[in-house]
Amino acid sequence: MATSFDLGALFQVWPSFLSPSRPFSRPYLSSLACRAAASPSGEDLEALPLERTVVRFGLPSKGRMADETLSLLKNCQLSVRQVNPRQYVADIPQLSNLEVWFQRPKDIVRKLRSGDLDIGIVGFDTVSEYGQGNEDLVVVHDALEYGACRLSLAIPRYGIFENINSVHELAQMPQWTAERPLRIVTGFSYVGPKFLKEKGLDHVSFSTADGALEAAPAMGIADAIIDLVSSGTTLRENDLKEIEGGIVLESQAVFVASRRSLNTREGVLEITHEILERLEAHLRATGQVTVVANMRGNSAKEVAERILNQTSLSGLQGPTISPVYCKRDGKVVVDYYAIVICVPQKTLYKSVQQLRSIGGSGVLVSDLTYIFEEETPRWRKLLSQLGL
Ligand SMILES: Nc1ncnc2c1ncn2[C@@H]1O[C@H](COP(=O)(O)OP(=O)(O)OP(=O)(O)O)[C@@H](O)[C@H]1O
Ligand SMILES: O=P(O)(O)OC[C@H]1O[C@H](OP(=O)(O)OP(=O)(O)O)[C@H](O)[C@@H]1O
Repeated sequence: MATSFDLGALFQVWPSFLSPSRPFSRPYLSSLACRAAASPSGEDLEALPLERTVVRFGLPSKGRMADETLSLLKNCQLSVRQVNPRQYVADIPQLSNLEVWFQRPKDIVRKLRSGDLDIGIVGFDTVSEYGQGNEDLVVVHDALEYGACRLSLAIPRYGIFENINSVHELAQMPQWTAERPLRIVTGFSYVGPKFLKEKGLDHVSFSTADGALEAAPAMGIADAIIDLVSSGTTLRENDLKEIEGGIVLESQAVFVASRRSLNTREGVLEITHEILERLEAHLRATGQVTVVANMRGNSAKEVAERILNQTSLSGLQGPTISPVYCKRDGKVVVDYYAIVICVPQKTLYKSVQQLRSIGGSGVLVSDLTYIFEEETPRWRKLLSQLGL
């Protein structure tokens, strides 16, 4: 069952015009792509399907990532409108000239590579595995804050592995020879072998399986596994352990794009910018609340000084302070100032206590939807990656 991998030939990405016919008659489908130059491996594609004018966004069709991806977009006011759950094409009314295509995560990466999608959301593990270091894939947002897991090497807790606690110790075991290599089962047949090669393990063989990998050592099929871990429960329940130096990669959901699409397809850069800005603004606002309070004071500056002396009240940049006008004895006077600050939800109560201790009253707290910055560092980075 064990095979050694020919990494380059593991995956084939077929151009769309060779795939079985699709229902192009639907009115919202873009015009049929016409490819100028394509190789079956998808590696040497230089031209994009030129006639397609609509931008295509790939989202996970099912599995762990699907629901959270939709709810993230919804929270960014980019709700996906899908006529029914079995339909694989949808749209986002907020973004014109965009089609959403629901695909399995690995197919999103393959289709970004082949030019059949322009942008997508998947796990970083999937980008690494199916992107295979392809320079056309650009990670636009690397931390969408869900789908967190790590790809790890795990070995049995028992038998010859009982006292093995690091990759270094594993590599030093005399058992592994050319005739009897360390047998690893993994669904990650690109990044898995690459990782162990970089770690200097010589006598290793790999086999693939799609699920329930944790059973393989106990069944005698493999010595170790490379698989995704999040809570660690599945490893523990199957008497396996992670070891020092054995994390292949850390993963979470990412927003990814095709460099060629960004560079050449009209509208992709603009839509990517808008999605990135909304994602960043929403994620920045997550866990922050706005606090509004009134505070007695002689001047805005004096109130500001009182606030800035409190560690939990400094806000994102500093407090916004405005005079509260009222009329006394026929004159307009200012006794109070209204202050507005953003504070982390986690420290909200501490912030409220500090506010009260310096004279704050009538404290109002509300959720934040977005925090937009002047220009996002990720956008600047993307432009520089594209040479723009
Ligand atoms: N504990 C976990 N195990 C597996 N994947 C996880 C875990 N935690 C987060 N993830 C993320 O979810 C993704 C798996 O999603 P999904 O179940 O849709 O994929 P899949 O099983 O690879 O899909 P397919 O059924 O098409 O092979 C992973 O690629 C990873 O990014
Ligand atoms: O660390 P944990 O929280 O226990 O999660 C890890 C498990 O989750 C995934 O399997 P999944 O449930 O997706 O089933 P599969 O193995 O059939 O893909 C992964 O392949 C591990 O088996």
